[in-house]
Amino acid sequence: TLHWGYDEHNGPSHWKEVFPVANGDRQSPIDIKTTEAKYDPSLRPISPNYDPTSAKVILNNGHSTSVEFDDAENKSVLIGGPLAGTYRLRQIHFHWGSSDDAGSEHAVDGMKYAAEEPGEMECKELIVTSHGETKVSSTSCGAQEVLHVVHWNADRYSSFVEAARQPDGLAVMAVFLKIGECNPQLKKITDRLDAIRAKGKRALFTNFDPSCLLPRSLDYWTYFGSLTVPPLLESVVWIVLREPISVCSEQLAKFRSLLCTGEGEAACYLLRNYRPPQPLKGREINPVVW
Ligand SMILES: CC[C@H](CNC(=O)c1ccc(S(N)(=O)=O)cc1)c1ccc2[nH]ccc2c1
Ligand SMILES: [Zn+2]
Repeated sequence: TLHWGYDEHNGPSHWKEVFPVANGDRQSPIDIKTTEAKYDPSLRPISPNYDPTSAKVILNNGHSTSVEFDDAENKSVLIGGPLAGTYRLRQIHFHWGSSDDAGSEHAVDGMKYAAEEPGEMECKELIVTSHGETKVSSTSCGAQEVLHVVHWNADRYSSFVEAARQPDGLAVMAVFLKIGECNPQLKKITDRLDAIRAKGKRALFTNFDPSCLLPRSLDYWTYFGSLTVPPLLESVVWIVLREPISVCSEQLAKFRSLLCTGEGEAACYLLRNYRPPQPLKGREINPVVW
């Protein structure tokens, strides 16, 4: 049977052969067309509240690297925004592309990339704030990578795997990473990758608060979608932050040095692990700006 991955023979275009929901009505990621997003005054700020002692381990699962958190109680949670209730932090992970100019999963207005050199992009936009003023702000166009912060609805369900099967079970916050200055907070993660190069490897990773990877502004777009990797379950409330954080080329290169094969197997590098944007199928996207 197909073991899914990101190569020509087992990549995103093949996933529907094993996971028919790949052609479902609320698949992710999507291309966020900012002019079509509909402002919803009932949406509030999101409020991440993480305890650094929840961090447990960093691992390479063969299709990404993730930091796993202790989700046995409400120690690190996300509330507010579009969420009804308390969503518990489960893990964070990354997606990247094989070159510096591709790799983010969600796109914003087609995310026109720079030419080869992802230099400074003119990515300014006029936004109308909730109190009616207009201001210029930098956007995430030209993002090359993304961080996903994964939470599950602990008010209504008793485990992550159960929540992952429910339409309001998961909440994932997406943060764009844009090529620029090296990111000292991200260094804590990229410096550990050489200890988990092979698939299946894991290493202790404690005393880490993922808020240190969030941008200054928590302005976001939100919509109903799915996991972006198999089993592609349609159980995610997506919260896509507008402001990117920075990552430098050398840090991005460390992600690409991870292996999608286990120790002792012929090495294959995890050069890319992003799914392209999927059809919106009539879904509404709500921007939330302060
Ligand atoms: C239910 C699926 C889950 C494995 N997958 C994930 O946790 C996951 C989480 C977030 C995203 S993304 N890119 O959309 O943010 C993609 C996948 C999963 C699957 C089977 C399992 N058996 C025991 C635990 C367990 C967990
Ligand atoms: Zn992801």
